[in-house]
Amino acid sequence: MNIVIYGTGGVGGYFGARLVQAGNDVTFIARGEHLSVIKKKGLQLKSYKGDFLVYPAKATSAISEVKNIDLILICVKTWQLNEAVNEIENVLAKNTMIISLLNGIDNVAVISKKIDKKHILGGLCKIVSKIEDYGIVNHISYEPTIVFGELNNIKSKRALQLEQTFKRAGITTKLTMDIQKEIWTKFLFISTISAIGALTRASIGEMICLPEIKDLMYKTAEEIVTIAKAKKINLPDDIIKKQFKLIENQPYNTTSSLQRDMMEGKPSELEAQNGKIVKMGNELGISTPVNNFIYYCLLPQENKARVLNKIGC
Ligand SMILES: NC(=O)C1=CN([C@@H]2O[C@H](COP(=O)(O)OP(=O)(O)OC[C@H]3O[C@@H](n4cnc5c(N)ncnc54)[C@H](OP(=O)(O)O)[C@@H]3O)[C@@H](O)[C@H]2O)C=CC1
Ligand SMILES: CC(C)(CO)C(=O)C(=O)O
Repeated sequence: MNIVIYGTGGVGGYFGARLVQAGNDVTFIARGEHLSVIKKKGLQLKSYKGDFLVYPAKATSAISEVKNIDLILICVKTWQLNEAVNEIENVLAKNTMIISLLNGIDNVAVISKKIDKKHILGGLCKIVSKIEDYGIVNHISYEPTIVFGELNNIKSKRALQLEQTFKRAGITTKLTMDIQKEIWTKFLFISTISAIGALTRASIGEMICLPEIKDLMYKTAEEIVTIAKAKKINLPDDIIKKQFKLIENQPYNTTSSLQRDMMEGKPSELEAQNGKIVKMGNELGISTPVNNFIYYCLLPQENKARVLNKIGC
């Protein structure tokens, strides 16, 4: 399969390298020094599931150089999605599929502003990974998983073929018949742990051990579920209980990518996670006091990181 990984970071680097390992023709979109090193020395994947060096790696900053693409996996940060879509819209072949693996609930809407929905499938991923150094991606923990599905929830021929492509690459894969539910479930999980993690500067294990913080996380989750219900998202009644079981089962030192970015003084996805909850609460007239508190406490730090890195929202 001819695959483009748009954004060769923690997520794109991992899944892209595994797809190369399985024999797919993969082009990595990257930039700056990271791209130079990948071109010179290849893309080095470190993982407890087995290291792999993609060498030589097909890598470029210009997706326009790639023709006849079967699949584009978008793996940039939420605030980088618009720019990526502007480039992607010019290279689509008749049957090109696009899947976003980003966290957040708005990604399909952002992509479909520019691109016909027939190209788009919904998606998300689960993994803990990051760029360790230029040209090096480190998968730290979590069983790397891709969840995806057609927007109209049918089991299409192309989705079934894609499921096989991911599985052959050793990627735990779920082809779902309710992608909206899956995206919101991941949103609930990530927004319950990430910004509180950034605020407390503590790992999941440290947070969950403190009843007061666990209670704060619970209230965060309840506010999200209230909003999801108002938006008619089909979440099961015991969703919070299930999510807390998942949170409690994470390795003690687990942190989220948003939290790691904030702790390193980098721009983060605060706006697309707890900021989004606050915004939706305001629009729907639903009070979200815990998410408001967390979001506004972190906003000055987020704004500072964006000014320092010259990045808008
Ligand atoms: N890392 C993780 O453990 C997990 C992350 N996620 C989600 O996945 C998404 C990606 O996260 P992650 O992989 O950590 O992010 P990273 O920042 O590690 O990777 C994104 C990469 O894309 C590059 N990029 C962005 N725009 C462009 C562009 N126009 N051209 C070329 N390169 C570009 C970035 O370069 P530059 O740095 O120069 O901007 C960066 O190298 C996020 O939504 C995140 O929430 C989900 C599950 C787990
Ligand atoms: C919490 C985690 C690691 C789960 O995949 C994640 O989605 C992130 O760090 O952004």
